[in-house]
Amino acid sequence: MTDLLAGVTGVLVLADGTVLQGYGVGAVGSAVGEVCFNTAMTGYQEILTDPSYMAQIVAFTFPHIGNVGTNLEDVEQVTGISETAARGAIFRDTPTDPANYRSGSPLAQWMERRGVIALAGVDTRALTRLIREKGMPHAVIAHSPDGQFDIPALTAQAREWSGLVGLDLAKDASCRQSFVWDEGPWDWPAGYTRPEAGKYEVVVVDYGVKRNILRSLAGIGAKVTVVPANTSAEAILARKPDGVLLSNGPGDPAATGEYSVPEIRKLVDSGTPVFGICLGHQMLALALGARTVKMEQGHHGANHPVKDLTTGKVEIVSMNHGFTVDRDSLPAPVTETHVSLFDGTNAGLALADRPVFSVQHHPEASPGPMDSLYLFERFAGLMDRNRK
Ligand SMILES: NC(=O)CC[C@H](N)C(=O)O
Repeated sequence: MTDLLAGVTGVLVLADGTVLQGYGVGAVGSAVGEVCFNTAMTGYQEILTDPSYMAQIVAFTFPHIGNVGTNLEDVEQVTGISETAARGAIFRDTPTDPANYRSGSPLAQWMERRGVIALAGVDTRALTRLIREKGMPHAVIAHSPDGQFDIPALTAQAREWSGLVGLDLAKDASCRQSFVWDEGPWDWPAGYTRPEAGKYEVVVVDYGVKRNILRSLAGIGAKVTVVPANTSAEAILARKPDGVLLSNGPGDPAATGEYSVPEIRKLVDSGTPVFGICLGHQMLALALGARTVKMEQGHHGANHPVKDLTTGKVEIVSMNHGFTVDRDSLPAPVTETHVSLFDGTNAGLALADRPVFSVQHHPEASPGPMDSLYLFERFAGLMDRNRK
């Protein structure tokens, strides 16, 4: 039996029985998920609304989270349902009152409204070290204002959770109906732009797409049509797109199965330019005959160095993935185009004989540096060449 300290209103209970005690913030209740750490110093609102974090609890290594509050604009998920984003958050410090002209409401209230449970006042360095040494644990995060927690029951819940391996979440994060997107990148001080569309017709296959991917496509002059994850290749090609983007998304790429991989293979064979991002990269790799595997600690942050092997340039990028493409499984004529300089894992691929490429990182940033925005231009270049 774990004795909790006086005043504890939040806990993180790991499957191995470890209990981290602190203050509950945001929504009251409990949620099970995989705990990862994110090293971004800004962009907590974009992170918590990124659908790729579904079934995950994000521990922020940066100690001051919440300082700039929240607003209605910095939301990444398109669907707007909080279950299709991060389940919980862990902070070193309790969020302070916001100080920013864009803030509409404090982080704690925003999380409460969205049903996001958070825990503050814990040693996030120790938790990060634990993840680095033992991998991302299954855990339950719980917030109870009266300090009552059934620790054995929460431990059992964490232990019994089957985890992300084999879990298909992309179909849940996807939109249900196709729609057209016309908002462009953010530009200070006016805000989001409305670029002229029509230079390219791009179909985005939505596995849990981030808004800034759609905005970045609008930014290259594309008319963007977003279609549900289970849309057939035939239906996509019937729209006569100049290019197809395979989006980011949550869960295990290998579990998406029939509705994605065979359809992606058909898109590749059609000769249409294809650009994959994160989950889209992993599923494209599967469609090309490669393998994906679960990582120990994953990559989650806005400061990851990646090398573009085609130019020799190093870019600092936004990363958010817990699965990776096994480079040794890449069959010819697939070439590796990018590599993570943190651990040497694969970060990009291209086909030698088709206008097809993908990256593991997030060129749309949000949050993070803009170093990789050139990849949208590379996609535009493929679409230009393919037309000729
Ligand atoms: N951001 C993403 O698209 C994440 C892809 C996949 N769910 C992973 O964890 O690796």
